Amino acid sequence: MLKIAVPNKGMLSEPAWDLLKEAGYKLRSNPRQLVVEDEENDIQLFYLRPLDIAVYVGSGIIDVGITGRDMLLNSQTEAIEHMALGFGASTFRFAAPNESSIRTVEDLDGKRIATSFDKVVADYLAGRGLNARIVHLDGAVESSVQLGVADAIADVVSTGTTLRNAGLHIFGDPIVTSEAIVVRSPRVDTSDRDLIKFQRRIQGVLTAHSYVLMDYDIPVAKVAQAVAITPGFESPTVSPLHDSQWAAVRAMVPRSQMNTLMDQLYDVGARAIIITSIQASRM
Ligand SMILES: Nc1ncnc2c1ncn2[C@@H]1O[C@H](COP(=O)(O)OP(=O)(O)OP(=O)(O)O)[C@@H](O)[C@H]1O
Ligand SMILES: O=P(O)(O)OC[C@H]1O[C@H](OP(=O)(O)OP(=O)(O)O)[C@H](O)[C@@H]1O
Ligand SMILES: [Mg+2]
Repeated sequence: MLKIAVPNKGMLSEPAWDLLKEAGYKLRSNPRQLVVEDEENDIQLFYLRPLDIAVYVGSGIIDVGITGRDMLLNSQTEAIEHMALGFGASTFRFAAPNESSIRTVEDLDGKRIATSFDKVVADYLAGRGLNARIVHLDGAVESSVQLGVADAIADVVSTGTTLRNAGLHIFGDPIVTSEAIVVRSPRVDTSDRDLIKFQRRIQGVLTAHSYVLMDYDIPVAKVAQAVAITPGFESPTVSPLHDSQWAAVRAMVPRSQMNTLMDQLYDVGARAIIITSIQASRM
């Protein structure tokens, strides 16, 4: 039975729940439930604090979990990044007040930096031979400079709205480029059957979201040209039509490219080009 940890709150929680639901797993029925026994799918689902997930997975108590890459890096645990999930994108960055003299990472030497991710910041500064005092805060880090406990911050940035509202500007390169990831315990081998089954289900959902099914009719003489535009996963389906001069083609294409591909196919001579969303997939 695979033990899976999922965030019980925070920015990653709802997309993570949706992902597991789409993958066919049973979710909790009330917000006070901490564990779900899903016998049909042979898993146990543990609802845990986002920051704690890497701790449980790293110690081998729980097999896999959904967390953020930044949280994994900060955790100082042995949990291993297993697969990226493509949501919860953020960067972890330094910022200082717009009027501050701190404009570069080097300017942080001897200063106070407020953050929730102490380890990530300490490693980054140590790597550059800089000395700064890290002030640990659990959240709302953007308020710390105005309130006087720090000179600069290191925090998660998504749209940048929170920083702007706090009168802070970003400086330096991103410390971490993060997104939601699946972490795996060091005790679970990549060949573990339960892990592979879980991974295939999750990958199936991600593929269903990022690909669409494209159907079109094309003159037989142009099939090779069209198929080169939509090569599909293995190979596209080409079926004969009642009019022997024409064929029908069906292929999976990346959702992000579908409009460009339709333009290209139309130019080659394809007609009746139709896009259908994929409900579920197992690749
Ligand atoms: N605005 C955001 N947009 C996208 N991802 C975000 C955003 N804020 C945080 N994250 C990501 O979500 C993950 C969890 O952070 P979040 O702030 O939601 O947890 P939290 O509720 O503060 O955790 P805890 O209560 O355990 O401290 C992190 O990996 C972070 O990078
Ligand atoms: O760039 P933005 O789109 O404005 O998002 C970034 C903000 O979102 C997160 O805060 P969260 O809501 O998790 O609160 P927290 O500070 O208590 O963690 C993060 O810590 C930033 O404060
Ligand atoms: Mg937060």
